[in-house]
Amino acid sequence: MQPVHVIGGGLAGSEAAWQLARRGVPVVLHEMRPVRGTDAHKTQDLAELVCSNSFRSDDAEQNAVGLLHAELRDAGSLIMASADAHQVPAGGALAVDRDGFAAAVTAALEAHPLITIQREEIAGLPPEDWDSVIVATGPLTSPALSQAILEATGEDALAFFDAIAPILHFDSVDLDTCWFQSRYDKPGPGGSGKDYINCPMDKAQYEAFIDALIAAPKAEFKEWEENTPYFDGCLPIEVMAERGRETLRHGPMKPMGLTNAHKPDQKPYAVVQLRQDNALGTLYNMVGFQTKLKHGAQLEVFRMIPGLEDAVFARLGGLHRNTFLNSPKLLDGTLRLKSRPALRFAGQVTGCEGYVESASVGCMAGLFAAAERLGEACPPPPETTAMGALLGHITGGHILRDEPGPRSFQPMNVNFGLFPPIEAPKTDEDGRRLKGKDKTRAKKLAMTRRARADFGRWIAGTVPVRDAAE
Ligand SMILES: Cc1cc2nc3c(=O)[nH]c(=O)nc-3n(C[C@H](O)[C@H](O)[C@H](O)COP(=O)(O)OP(=O)(O)OC[C@H]3O[C@@H](n4cnc5c(N)ncnc54)[C@H](O)[C@@H]3O)c2cc1C
Repeated sequence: MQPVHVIGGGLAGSEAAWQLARRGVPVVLHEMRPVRGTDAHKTQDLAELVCSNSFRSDDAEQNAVGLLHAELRDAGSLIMASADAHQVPAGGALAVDRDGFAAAVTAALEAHPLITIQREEIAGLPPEDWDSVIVATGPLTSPALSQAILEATGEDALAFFDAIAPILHFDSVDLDTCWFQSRYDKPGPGGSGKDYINCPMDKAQYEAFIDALIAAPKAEFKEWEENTPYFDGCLPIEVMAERGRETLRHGPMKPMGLTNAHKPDQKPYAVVQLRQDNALGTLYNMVGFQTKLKHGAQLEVFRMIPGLEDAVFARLGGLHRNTFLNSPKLLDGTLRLKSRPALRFAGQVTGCEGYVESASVGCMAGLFAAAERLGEACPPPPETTAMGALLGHITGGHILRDEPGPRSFQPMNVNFGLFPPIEAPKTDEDGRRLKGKDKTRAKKLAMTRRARADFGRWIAGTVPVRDAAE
């Protein structure tokens, strides 16, 4: 059997190689370290954790990343097994001894008879005779390979920096304060004239907001990120505010063409607009609000915006070095490059964010490639599961927009906003009406129970494990 080539032995590539090999498919894993390093990795171990040692919450009932842990465990994940084996105390989170964790992943892959590890940089597109390749080279993909991907896919296909505006859950926006309206009621192509949620500010609220923005602590660029460009037309909002107190009111917060539906005779002094981010309509992004404020400060400052006092954020803003594809446009439903299906992508380079998410996309890529090599079917996981929701975000759920400024598709951690909504139970087991936090907990539980059942059925139908050692 011809091998599947996996390029990059990080979180995604290691998991993909494992899933292939345990199904009897030979793998050549190409990892450039230690021959060539990255700006963040420090060792030559596979699956090195470049920063925090936390896999975040391990709560599979109330937390979307905890649910992803559970699905990975169901899928026999090497990354999760190694994390569980090298866990260190961290409350409700799963944190690991990073050296023990990476050493365990490396040892398992080195020991597998079907996996060959080649320490080399793949410095261009893979040769045509590699008929099945998984590219899992991460946010710091080597420049030679990035350049080759860029040339093969086109200008807007690969970004080298993210420019992230916060995204929040629709059901946490106060619609008694905010209203739906497009500027000048323009329907535009495919719109209704009521496509944005508008959050109004009077002069005093605007002045206080600008003061808070300017005073708030900003995250520092890492040394090797210092050349991060500020794109034309999409400066971080705090930089705009520092350039002049009125700049935002003439930029992303301009009030023109908008009438407060709740108070039609009061002209807002400034308006923050929210725009639908995913096809499900569960997530909205803050238009033009790219920011490098520290995360805690973002919560404080953005909750000053009328209507967002109780906002729940699915993603906070940021600006980092980050190589990632315009995946919703370029990849098909099983992560293959539409223009060259022999190339499949996995991990953070596809536009997910985080260790666990990267490993999950690697897991799915491995399963899809194994099924293809063995001539068997492997449909994507249902969108009700955490893996399916994440895959949906990458390959289609996000609403792509072609506009000046940063690309609309930006990296995202897994979160409940990516899942199809579910009817929350109205009462508890004793028939008492559920309210507030109890209602939210009951809704999350219903969502995660649905996911666990659907994932169990899906994984049972994927290509069976053929590894005699297991
Ligand atoms: C500085 C930094 C800090 C981060 N901190 C966190 C954090 O604290 N928590 C979190 O959850 N996520 C964090 N992330 C985000 C992300 O989850 C991790 O980067 C994660 O490791 C991504 O997994 P991956 O497999 O896609 O890429 P990686 O784990 O980076 O693996 C990619 C591998 O490909 C190799 N490679 C690259 N180019 C080539 C090539 N041409 N040929 C051969 N091999 C190649 C690299 O050496 C690397 O081993 C951070 C990212 C960065 C850049």
